[in-house]
Amino acid sequence: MRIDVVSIFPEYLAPLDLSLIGRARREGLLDLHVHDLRSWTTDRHRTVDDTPYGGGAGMVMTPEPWAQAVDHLASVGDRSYAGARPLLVVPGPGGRRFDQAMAHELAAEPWLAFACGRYEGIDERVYDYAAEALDGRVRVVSLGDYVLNGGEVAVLAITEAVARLLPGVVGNAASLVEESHEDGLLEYPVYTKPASWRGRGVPPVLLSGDHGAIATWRHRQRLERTAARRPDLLEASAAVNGDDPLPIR
Ligand SMILES: N#Cc1c(-c2ccc3ccn(Cc4ccc(CN5CCCC5)cc4)c3c2)n[nH]c1N
Repeated sequence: MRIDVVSIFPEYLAPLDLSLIGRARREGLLDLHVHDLRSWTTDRHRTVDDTPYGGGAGMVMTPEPWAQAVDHLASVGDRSYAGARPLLVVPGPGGRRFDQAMAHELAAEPWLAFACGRYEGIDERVYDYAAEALDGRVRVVSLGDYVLNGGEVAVLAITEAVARLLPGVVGNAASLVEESHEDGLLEYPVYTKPASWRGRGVPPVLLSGDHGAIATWRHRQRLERTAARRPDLLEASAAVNGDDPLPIR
């Protein structure tokens, strides 16, 4: 997978050099290109914002630098990636909520590009321009119902959630299966050595070596945790599967 990120704070994406994502890049599983939006400015001050039409607080990102960034992405023509044009993902508070299902959708894309807005957002005409330049493949995505100062944090989160789904990035692919949100349930509790720690023990079933009993216990823990912390997930699952939302009465 290729990922391009355009930002006025390219150093914000430095964490993508670390840990699993950094290793995936070094192993050629992920081809990351980070661009400074200001490289597409032409004035002495490398200006990327201006006052909003209609008034209001703050500044809005001007369209021209973004249009030149989109033109670059559309012209790269990296034949290594099917279609040679990316899906453009623009983080924004008004976007479609990012979730594990969308992580899987994005992980199936050969090439993603992220546009990190700042200030009060990007001139709306850029979205239309990008849709024309990229065959309509533009998606506005929100991390959640709270307000950040820009798109970079969202790109870090989305990139991590997507990249870990790529074959070979996470060492043990089996660990991706019983995770929160993969099947509508939260994850089970985990324990490690020592077996007794500051007067606290480990559930005996986990020390029993009875893998069937352990699997049953873990599933029950997932149901109980989901019922306690995220009953909405159980109700949604019941609505889809028609089963009892609380089978652990
Ligand atoms: N993903 C994600 C996000 C973001 C996010 C993502 C990208 C940008 C670029 C700029 N901002 C700041 C901002 C702040 C307020 C507003 C609303 N204003 C009302 C009147 C005119 C705009 C618009 C943007 C961003 C915020 N916030 N929360 C998420 N889950």
